[in-house]
Amino acid sequence: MKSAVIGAGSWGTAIAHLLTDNGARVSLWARRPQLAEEIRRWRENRSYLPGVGISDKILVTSDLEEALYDAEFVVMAVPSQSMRSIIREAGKYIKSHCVIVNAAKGIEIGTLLRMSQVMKEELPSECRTNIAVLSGPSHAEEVARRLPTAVVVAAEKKEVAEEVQDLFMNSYFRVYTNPDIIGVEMGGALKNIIAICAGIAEGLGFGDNTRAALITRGIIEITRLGVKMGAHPSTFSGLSGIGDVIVTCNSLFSRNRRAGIEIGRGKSVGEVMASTNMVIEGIHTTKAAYDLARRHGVEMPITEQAFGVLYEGKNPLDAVDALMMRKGKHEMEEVVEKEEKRQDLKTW
Ligand SMILES: NC(=O)C1=CN([C@@H]2O[C@H](COP(=O)(O)OP(=O)(O)OC[C@H]3O[C@@H](n4cnc5c(N)ncnc54)[C@H](O)[C@@H]3O)[C@@H](O)[C@H]2O)C=CC1
Ligand SMILES: O=C(CO)COP(=O)(O)O
Repeated sequence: MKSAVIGAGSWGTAIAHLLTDNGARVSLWARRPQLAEEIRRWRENRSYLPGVGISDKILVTSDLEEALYDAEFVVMAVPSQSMRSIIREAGKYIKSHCVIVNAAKGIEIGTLLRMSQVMKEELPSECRTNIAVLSGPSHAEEVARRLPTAVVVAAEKKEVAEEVQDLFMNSYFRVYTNPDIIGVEMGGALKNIIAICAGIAEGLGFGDNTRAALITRGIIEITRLGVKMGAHPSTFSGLSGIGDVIVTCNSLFSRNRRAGIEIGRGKSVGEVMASTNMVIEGIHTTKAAYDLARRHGVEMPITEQAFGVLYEGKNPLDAVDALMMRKGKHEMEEVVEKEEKRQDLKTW
């Protein structure tokens, strides 16, 4: 069974490595011929995943048709804002019975669509029910070093989710299934905003209390938007919700957290973006989520302040003040409003 991994950044490379461990025949597509050539020459992706040997069983190519030839599974691991153009092109070579997995974490700016929605729009109609979403706390650098990791896969059809579960599962990569595509995808995308904010807080010299506050209140506003868009609230207590918020706000590998640290220390967003060849998804997602929150009339104070800092030149310290000095609230406001009849929640 052949799997094609589209995108040779850190995540695509780590996934190709994992699937090869699982005995699959794997191809890895890099957009730039020069990157494909470098990986083939060194059997290592020095630009995006240094220090990890790439098996010579993996076909590394910049030719989409060659990468997708004969593939039964296609894994999309490209930056979210490039998803549409790449899946449109890839769709020409994807067979109708193929399972197509989104591994990217973002929301398309402008259309405000989730990645699986973008894929649905661009793929031929016969492929559209075979789309799955893989998400959860999974830094490429750790997966490629075979460190125990747990993630979640969502799909419209249970069989599709289970096929992907079987494809990816092994002794160091545990995969759960979940029917809630919206929740799994929204959790994976929105956590990057909170990670940038946790980084900013760190760059400003704040401590663990601040990070814990951002993680906890962050998951609440993520849940608020996700539920409004049709997600199940419990998904946000899972791997693609709180799990991914925790890892991204704490890990040294997180590009979003690192970008936030630099911004907190005084660098501009432009400087931070120019200083890396890697994608900082949360910067784009902040804009998309800000627009989505306004469209749906959902209160997202952290995202709103992140938007101010990233897009309107707001001083991060003023953003912190704005968050801290909001009117006092009940911690479980929504729950209380929704479940007014439940006496156990109303203690006074
Ligand atoms: N790195 C990680 O640990 C994880 C990443 N992801 C997600 O996977 C997706 C891909 O991220 P990474 O592999 O980390 O990327 P990366 O930051 O390691 O590398 C970026 C990749 O995108 C390519 N690229 C840059 N501009 C492009 C464009 N305009 N069109 C097409 N390709 C372009 C680069 O050549 C490179 O291959 C993102 O949505 C990310 O959030 C998800 C889970 C884990
Ligand atoms: O999604 C990720 C880990 O689960 C990767 O996060 P970063 O893009 O911040 O590195």
